[in-house]
Amino acid sequence: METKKAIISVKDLVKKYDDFVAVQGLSFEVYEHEIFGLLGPNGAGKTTTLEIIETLRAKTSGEIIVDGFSVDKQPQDIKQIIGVQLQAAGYYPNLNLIELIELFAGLYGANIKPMEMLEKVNLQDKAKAKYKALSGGQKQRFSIATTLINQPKIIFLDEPTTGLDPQARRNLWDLIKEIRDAGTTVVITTHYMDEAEQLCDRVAFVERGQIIALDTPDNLIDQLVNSGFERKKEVKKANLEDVFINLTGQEWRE
Ligand SMILES: Nc1ncnc2c1ncn2[C@@H]1O[C@H](COP(=O)(O)OP(=O)(O)OP(=O)(O)O)[C@@H](O)[C@H]1O
Repeated sequence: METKKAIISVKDLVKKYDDFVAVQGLSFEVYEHEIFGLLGPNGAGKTTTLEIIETLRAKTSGEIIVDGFSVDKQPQDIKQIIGVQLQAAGYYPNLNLIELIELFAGLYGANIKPMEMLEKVNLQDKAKAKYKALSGGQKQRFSIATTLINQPKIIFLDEPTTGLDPQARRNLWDLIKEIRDAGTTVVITTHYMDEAEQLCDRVAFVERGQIIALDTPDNLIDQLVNSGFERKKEVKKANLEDVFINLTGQEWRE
């Protein structure tokens, strides 16, 4: 990666829920134009951390700067330059995709062409469909399109490929890489390590509210191998997912 300018800077972030310390002094930076992954077990504090950066949740202490704006002093400025995936429940059931995009654009005061947004995520053929009529992969692509409506500098995706089949996941990886290549910084959480390895430029492992490792996937794997780690079983040249893709093809399905 050539440019290493931090677009998000988190310093000593602490979040307590009553006596329970969910985030225990996290510090990290996200660089401009990278896909940054927050990984870790259930309950590690990933969503809490993301929601504090997104200005949706109050922190207990620490300092967060997003593109030069402070979460304490300039949350409205941060909201203008980020895109956050909404939960499905937020979509009006009787509107079609074009109408939903128009609605969100109106809320943001964004001047965009709805069809162009749908083309970005390969949903132009579904412009007149209702959200509930979409497949799982299409729903995820639509919700990613909604994060792009205000032409944000950073988008946040919380487990975007959970529940998708292998083709739909790979298609979504391509889409997320395209979004990064077009200049948007992407912050993602995932429980799939193959996804993090394929997709993320850098990853941070969070465990009990603390960062226990942060680097490129390649460096983290090399460090483990250099420490003498070896897989117990000899790895085959393909896995069952390769068989799936080989049998069913790579094209868009839904
Ligand atoms: N509103 C809340 N009140 C009390 N405790 C909470 C609240 N929200 C989260 N927690 C607790 O904080 C901890 C971190 O939760 P968080 O959702 O941030 O984890 P996560 O890493 O995103 O997990 P997952 O991978 O399951 O999404 C958990 O122990 C959770 O139970």
